[in-house]
Amino acid sequence: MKIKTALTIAGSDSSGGAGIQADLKTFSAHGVYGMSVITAITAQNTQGILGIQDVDPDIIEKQIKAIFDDLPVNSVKIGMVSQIETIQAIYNQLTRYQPKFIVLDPVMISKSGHHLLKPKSIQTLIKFLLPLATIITPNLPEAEVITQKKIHTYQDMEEAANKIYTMGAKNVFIKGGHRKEDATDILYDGQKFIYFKQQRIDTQNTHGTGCTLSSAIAANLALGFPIEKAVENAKKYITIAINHSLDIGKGVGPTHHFYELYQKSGIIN
Ligand SMILES: Nc1ncnc2c1ncn2[C@@H]1O[C@H](COP(=O)(O)OP(=O)(O)O)[C@@H](O)[C@H]1O
Ligand SMILES: Cc1ncc(COP(=O)(O)O)c(N)n1
Repeated sequence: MKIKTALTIAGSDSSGGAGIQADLKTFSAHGVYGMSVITAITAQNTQGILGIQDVDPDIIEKQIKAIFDDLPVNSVKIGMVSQIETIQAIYNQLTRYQPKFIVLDPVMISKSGHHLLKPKSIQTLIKFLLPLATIITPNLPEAEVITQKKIHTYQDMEEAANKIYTMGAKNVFIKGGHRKEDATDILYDGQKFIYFKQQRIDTQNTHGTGCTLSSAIAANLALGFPIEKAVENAKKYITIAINHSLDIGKGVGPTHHFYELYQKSGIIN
């Protein structure tokens, strides 16, 4: 069988729980060959972020060019994009190479409360990257920022999904990880709302869950699954990863990417 490939365009998390590191672990667990474009380097651990160094936009463009000019790219995932110039660099190159699938995780604020997207960059992300997305995966606070409306109920989640769809994303997946009642997510494809029901798992170790989920969707799209099935598989993957999350570090620990777990679960062959 021919190897499938996926590219993550995201920030580096030195503690390995989120960002580029989580994405590459997720791709590997799916048997997908992973590649990366680093947008920013964070000095980060399970307790918080000590500092952020943005990568020069010119080298961001060159990383994308280096990959697309040489290697096949079956899907792209975009995570932390930090600043306006970074977004423009990504937009310039992705509109040039036009990958088939783009999963956009509109990362804004880390679980530890730090801005990973400068507030003044939000409108640029909405204007340039959102319309390129095959699927966008906001959590509840991100969906509230994008729609400028508070979200409490499933009905609110559906309305937010509908509004973000009209802004240009082809599919919208509103994540319910920040709900108190459950961890149910909703997918909207422009026609129907599909609920991915899930009880909350009682753990504080959810560092990088959004990164892992979006890269699992990208891996499944690269493997050839249609969008609904790709999301269903990814939701199963993140639920297992949280169920086996790791109690390491002094703060919010990371999830676990253990190939054999997913093989046993039947999500991955
Ligand atoms: N405690 C939990 N139990 C079960 N699933 C969870 C839990 N926390 C998050 N999830 C799931 O993890 C995925 C990532 O969601 P979320 O944590 O909202 O993203 P983000 O990391 O972007 O804030 C979603 O599918 C969400 O439902
Ligand atoms: C480099 C990077 N990218 C994304 C996240 C978001 O992950 P989380 O919301 O789980 O903190 C992060 N903490 N660091």
